[in-house]
Amino acid sequence: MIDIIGLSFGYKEQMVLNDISFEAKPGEITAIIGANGIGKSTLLKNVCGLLEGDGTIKICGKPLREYRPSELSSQVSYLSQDTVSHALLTVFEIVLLGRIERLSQRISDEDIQAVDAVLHRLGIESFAFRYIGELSGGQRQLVFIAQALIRNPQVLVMDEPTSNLDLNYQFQIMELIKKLTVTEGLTTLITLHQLELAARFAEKIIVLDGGRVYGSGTPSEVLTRAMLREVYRMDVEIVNSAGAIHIVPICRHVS
Ligand SMILES: Nc1ncnc2c1ncn2[C@@H]1O[C@H](COP(=O)(O)OP(=O)(O)OP(=O)(O)O)[C@@H](O)[C@H]1O
Repeated sequence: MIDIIGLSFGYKEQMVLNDISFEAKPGEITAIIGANGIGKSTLLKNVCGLLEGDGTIKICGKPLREYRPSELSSQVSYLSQDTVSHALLTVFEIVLLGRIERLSQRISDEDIQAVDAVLHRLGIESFAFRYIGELSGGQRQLVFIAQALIRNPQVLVMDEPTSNLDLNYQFQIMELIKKLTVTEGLTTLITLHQLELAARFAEKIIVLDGGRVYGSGTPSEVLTRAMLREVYRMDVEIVNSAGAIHIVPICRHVS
């Protein structure tokens, strides 16, 4: 469970988040959407304790400020938007790092089996001994998703997990995140630019605009023509077909 109560945050003089409140529940995907530069990543970084604003954030009922760093990192897995890495490490080593809390920790057979299992689950076992810097952007993204999943966290925080992936992998990864969220009761908070993916996979969508929560609710409550017009400056048709929401752009809304 994540509770955000009256969170405000700014970088130097630029205020980015202003009195944000919402909750994300276990067993559900909560998606944060909004225009570029509106503060989605900043919000996630506050939830993971990488940035600290005013207000209160509770993870599993306990205020973030009361967590020790090691305790927080075992509860919360964070996939950053920036997965560029030129480290001279193999895919296997990068994923293994997700399991290791201290560099001096001994690597057990169980750690090695866990890496094998997660690489297999994501269908990237053939990359295991390639250097991370030799992979494409999408392949690297899958490796960092594997690193986030291997920790068995209570809370999964992912910044645009599907941004570099092809259509098939977008669905495969979202289906996997959904399955883990439901079967393991994870509280999953993700940012997404693909609104149709948010509609299909998230139980709840939070729309950020102007530093505030513009709206929140189920996909059909939130993804409206009025919201798309005000927040994204787009005129669209919303089509419900075979249980899925489709957003058909008509034109840019200029005013
Ligand atoms: N380290 C930083 N220092 C100063 N300003 C920053 C920093 N990081 C982000 N910003 C600014 O804060 C605002 C919000 O950025 P953020 O990355 O949270 O937006 P976002 O909604 O995640 O954007 P996108 O959808 O493009 O990824 C932007 O105006 C950005 O320029």
